[in-house]
This record gives sequence, structure tokens and C-alpha cells, in this order.
Amino acid sequence: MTTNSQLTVAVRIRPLNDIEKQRKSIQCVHPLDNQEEVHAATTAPLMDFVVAGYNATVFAYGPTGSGKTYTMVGQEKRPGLMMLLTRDLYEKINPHEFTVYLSYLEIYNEVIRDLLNPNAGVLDLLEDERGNVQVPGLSRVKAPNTSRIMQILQEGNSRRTQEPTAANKNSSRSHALLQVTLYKNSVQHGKLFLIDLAGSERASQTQNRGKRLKEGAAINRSLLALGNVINALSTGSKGRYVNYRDSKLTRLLKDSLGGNSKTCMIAHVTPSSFNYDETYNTLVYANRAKNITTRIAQNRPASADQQYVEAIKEMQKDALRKSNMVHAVSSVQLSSKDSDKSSSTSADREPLRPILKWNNSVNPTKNGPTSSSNSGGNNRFASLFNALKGQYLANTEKQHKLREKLLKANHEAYDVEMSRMSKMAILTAWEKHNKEADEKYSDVIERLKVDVTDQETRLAQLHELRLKIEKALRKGEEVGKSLESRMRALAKDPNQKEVIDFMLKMGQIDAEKMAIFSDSALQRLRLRKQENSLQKIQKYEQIADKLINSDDDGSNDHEKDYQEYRIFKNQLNYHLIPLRRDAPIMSWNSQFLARNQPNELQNALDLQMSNTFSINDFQLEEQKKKRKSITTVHLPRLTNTGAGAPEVQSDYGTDAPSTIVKLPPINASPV
Ligand SMILES: Nc1ncnc2c1ncn2[C@@H]1O[C@H](COP(=O)(O)OP(=O)(O)OP(=O)(O)O)[C@@H](O)[C@H]1O
Repeated sequence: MTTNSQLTVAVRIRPLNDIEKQRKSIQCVHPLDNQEEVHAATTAPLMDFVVAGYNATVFAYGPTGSGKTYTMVGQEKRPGLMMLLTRDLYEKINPHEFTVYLSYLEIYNEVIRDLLNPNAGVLDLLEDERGNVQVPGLSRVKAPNTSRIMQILQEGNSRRTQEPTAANKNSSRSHALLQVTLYKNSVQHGKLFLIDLAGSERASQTQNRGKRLKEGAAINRSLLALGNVINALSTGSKGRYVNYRDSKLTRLLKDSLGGNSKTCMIAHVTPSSFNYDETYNTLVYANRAKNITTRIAQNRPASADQQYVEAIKEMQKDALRKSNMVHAVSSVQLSSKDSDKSSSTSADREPLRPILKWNNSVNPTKNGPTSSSNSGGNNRFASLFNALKGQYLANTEKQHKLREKLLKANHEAYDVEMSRMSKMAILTAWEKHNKEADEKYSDVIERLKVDVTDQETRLAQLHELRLKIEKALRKGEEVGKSLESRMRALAKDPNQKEVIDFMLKMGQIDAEKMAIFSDSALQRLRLRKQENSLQKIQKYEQIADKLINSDDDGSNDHEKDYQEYRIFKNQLNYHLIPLRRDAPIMSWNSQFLARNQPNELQNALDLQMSNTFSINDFQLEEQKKKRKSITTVHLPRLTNTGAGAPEVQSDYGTDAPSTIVKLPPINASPV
């Protein structure tokens, strides 16, 4: 069911603080409602939505020092909404029916970091073909009870970037996003986003300098993008253009503001007359946000897994019917046949024990499940089947996590390798053109060499990790196959067989989806590097145009432009490098899949193509032919690290040298 939902907006006013009181600030804003009542009417009802299978978002908005972190994160003795709402949610669900996972990230200076896994490095943000925003590699942690939730949140918060500023002695310098996801039958059911935004600040008022000033600029920039999105959405006019792409924050909030989420904004203001302007602006945005309407839909209609649920129900009914028969008709007979008399009557209450006993005495592959002559045997088949099914699903989940790890390692390896190749190209060209005499660049060259060595070490580690993950995946596949054949030997009716096929398909689809996702993540990374190069080249063209169109009267006015032009021209070779590399990349996940399940990969790639571009059959055939020539990039490539490294087989990594004056010039023509 899809319904329209208006954004809920609440305003929280913190008390005047000591500094404001000392400075004789006047309280110019007064609350009308009790804070608890506001919570009961705004954020509290969201939990029922999430349990019912919808997405919900709460975000705290407002200037620096107005109390956003106090509301969302809170303090040890006064936990904030992240803790309170997650706890509420936990109290509303049946823990045997649902599994709760937490993910926690921060966006600091436009860089995404995992607050629950500090080793994850810089994370990327990707959109799938349906526009769903994902952060590949973001860890998710099981939250089985409230004390574990508290512990996870404390760990995450301790890693968050906070610094003292003149406006707030514990100012959050990043946006923090906690994602609480509810899973039912291993399928995502509902999602709650809890967001503590960094506060907007006026440079004049915070007196920030250097790093703080740069952080402030990044914070303001992303909040400006958020303000623009709120403005565009609040007009409500059809066909309006909403630019989510201006910042990572707005891309991540896309669904919360303009998509499928029941959303509540808590605007924060201080009561102090010193912050009159910020308070006014915040209230203007809050007022606009009230007009935003989202369209909410249940994530998983009940019909989605109906086939599975019905098959399981049938099996349960069948097992129950047979077990009742056993008790009513032949309990004595059963116990006399059973070697362990003391436990025979508890067989149906504790399914695992009889399974193990039965397993020791009967070999299903030799006799076949139907060869058992009594209905107690049938019941045991059903119990064993269910136990094996549980093991199979747990194994599928484990395989999924391994594939996620492989994707993350591959992503990092690609980034590091591209950066390393780029640096190698610079070093090789430098040596070839014998520039040692130019002392000016010796520091840069030394630093590049150290970077390359560090990157090689990291690549070797990632290579090891890849081998380990692939080994574990192969083992998981063997376990899956053995469980499958045992289940097939036990499956007595079509429902059970259907359940096996269904579970098998689920595992295959997961592997295929992950391979496609991983391929496209790498393609996007490559495209980003190319975009970066294009920008540099455009800049070069602009400077050239400027010089061409200028009236050079011989004065020094143009010297700076000439200097900049010369530097760009010298470095044009570097910037052309990524543009020469446009072969599609096959990820480690795809390579693994191709080695293990060639047919499935073929189907997965076909699916990817038909989803990405809507093409006709003829075009699809053409693309299949073309795909035969896809280059498989085997990463990491640890060869060619010496002087004989290829000169221009390179690309820019995210940390490749970008400051124009730092790079040594290469005057050789592009190869
Ligand atoms: N409702 C409140 N009652 C009492 N104290 C509060 C309240 N709200 C905030 N404070 C106090 O005000 C100070 C600033 O609050 P907080 O750090 O939450 O602001 P913020 O909006 O998150 O700032 P920033 O954007 O710089 O991170 C803290 O010392 C906090 O304890």
C-alpha cells in the first residue's frame, strides 16, 4: 500500500547556557509545548511504522551549539533518540521473528567513514539502477539486546569527529547517520535512519581558522545543498527539479526527503538573542519543510514471500499431523523400536535429539527417505529436513557476508592500484627524462617512492585477503551442496522440493547481484577518475583560451597565467592517462562467480545489461558478442614495480597528486 505522508516538523529549544547568561543574553524564544508531549506526538509513533514494514527517518537540524547531538546522541545519564528509539523498536518486536542490525557512518569533509569499523577506510556512495543509494562496505552489526545497542552506539560515537570551537566546546564536525534495519526471514523489512547533522556556523561568530574553517565550509556547503533540496521539494510543483547530487548528505537523504520514508525533522534553536539570525533562518527552513510530502510504501508486501511461507506452513502442518498420528496410534510401538527408551516421547518437543539418533541408525542416501516404514520415521524426516534447512539458510547468510568482504577488498585494491600505477608512471617518466639534476622536485619524488612502497604492502595484504575469502567461499559452497543433497534425499512432497529450489535460487541470485553490484561499483570509481581528469583538461583549455584572447602588451600582468598554463601543459600527460583506460572492469566477485558458475554469470550479465539500458533482443545479442572481449582486470597487479614499469598504463587514485605545483613536469609527448 502506498500513501502520502507529510514531513513532521518539531522545534526544540534548549535552555540558555552559562556563557549566554554571563553575556546577559535575552531569552527571545519561548517553547509553547512540553518537550515530552512533542516526542510522543512526533518521533514515538514512527517505531510502529518501522515494525509494520515501512522506512522512517528522524533528523536533527539547526545551527552549531543548539542541541542536536544532545537530542540525537544524548549523554550517558540522559540517552538521546538514537538509544531511546532503537530501544523502543526492540521492545515492539518479537526477537525470534526479526533481526536488528545497526550501521553507523559519518560524513566528514564530504568523506564517508564507518563509525563501527575504523579499518574500513574511506567508503563510497553508489546508486543502483533503481536509484537506491548504497554504501558498499559499510559494516552492519547485530544488535540482539539493548545493552549491546548502547555499547555499539558508544563505540561509534567515540569515533566521531568532534572538536572544540568557540561556539561549542564539543562541536560535531561531521554528520552522523545511524541506520537501524529490521530483517524478517533474512529479507529487509523496515529501516530507521537517525541523523545528527553537523551545525551550520557563521565564520565570523565561530572565529574558526585553518582546519576548523575548512570543516565549517564543508558543513555549510552540504547544509546549503540540503536547504536547496528542502526548498525545491517544499514548492510541491510537479516536474520540479530536485538536485540531490550536490553533496553526499543530500544523496543519502534522498529517500528520507523525497522518497519512501515517514520523516520527522527536529529543528533546534537556542533561546538567546545573540543567535537571533540563525534561529530565524532555522525556523524558516523548518516551516518550509512542513510542506514536503513523501510517498511511503511497505518495503515488503505480505505477498512477496507468500510462496515460501505457504510451503513452510504446509510442511509444518504435515509434520504436526504425522506427529499426532504417532502419539495417538503407535507411541508404544515407537518407543519399543527406539533404542533409547527414555527419550522417545520427547522426540517431537525436541526435534534435534531424535534427528541425531535417527541419523546414526539410518543412512538416508542408502535407504531413501520413503523406505522408512513407520510414520514416526516420517516425522523425523520432516524434523531433520527443517534442521538442515536452518543450516542451509545460515550458510547462505555467511556466504553473503563473505561476498560483501570480497567486494570491499576489491574496491580498496582497485583504488590503491590505480593510485600506485599513476605514481609509478610519474616516477618512471621522471627517471627516463633524467631530471635528478632538478633538486626542486627531489622531495616530491622521494615521497612518491615511499607512497608506492606502502601501497604495494597494502596490495599484498589485500591479495592475501582475497585468497582467504575465496577459499572460505568455496568451502561454503561445498557445505551448501552437501546440505542440499541431504535435503533432496529427505524431501518427500513437492512443497519441500520447491523450498529447496527456492533457497538455492536465493543464494545464486545473491551471488549474481553482488557480482553485478561490485562490477558497477568499480565502473563508477573509474568514471569518477575520468571525470576528474576531464576537469583538469578543461581547466587547461580555459587557461589557454584566456591567454589566446588576452591583449598581451608585454607587461607582467599575464605572467601568472603563463606560469599556470605551463604547469598544466607539462602535466597534460598525467591527466590523459585515465582517459585512455576505458575497458570494462570485471570485479573479483564476478571473477569468482565466473570460475564457479559460468552459466549463472552469463545470465547475471545479461540481466545487468537489460536492466541498465533498455535494449531490444538484437542489441542484446550484439552486446553479448562484445562482452566476449571484456577485459578482465586482475587486481592487484604486483609486477612492474621497478624502472621497467609501463610509462602510461596508469590512472589517478583518489589520493593521486592533485596540487598542480607539486608535480614534476614531463615534457615527453603523450605515448
Ligand atoms: N535541551 C537541553 N538541555 C540542556 N542542555 C542542553 C540541551 N540541548 C543542548 N544542551 C547543551 O548545549 C551544548 C551544545 O549542545 P550540542 O553539542 O548538542 O549542540 P549541537 O547542535 O550538536 O552543536 P554542533 O552542531 O556544534 O555539534 C551542550 O553542552 C549540551 O549539553
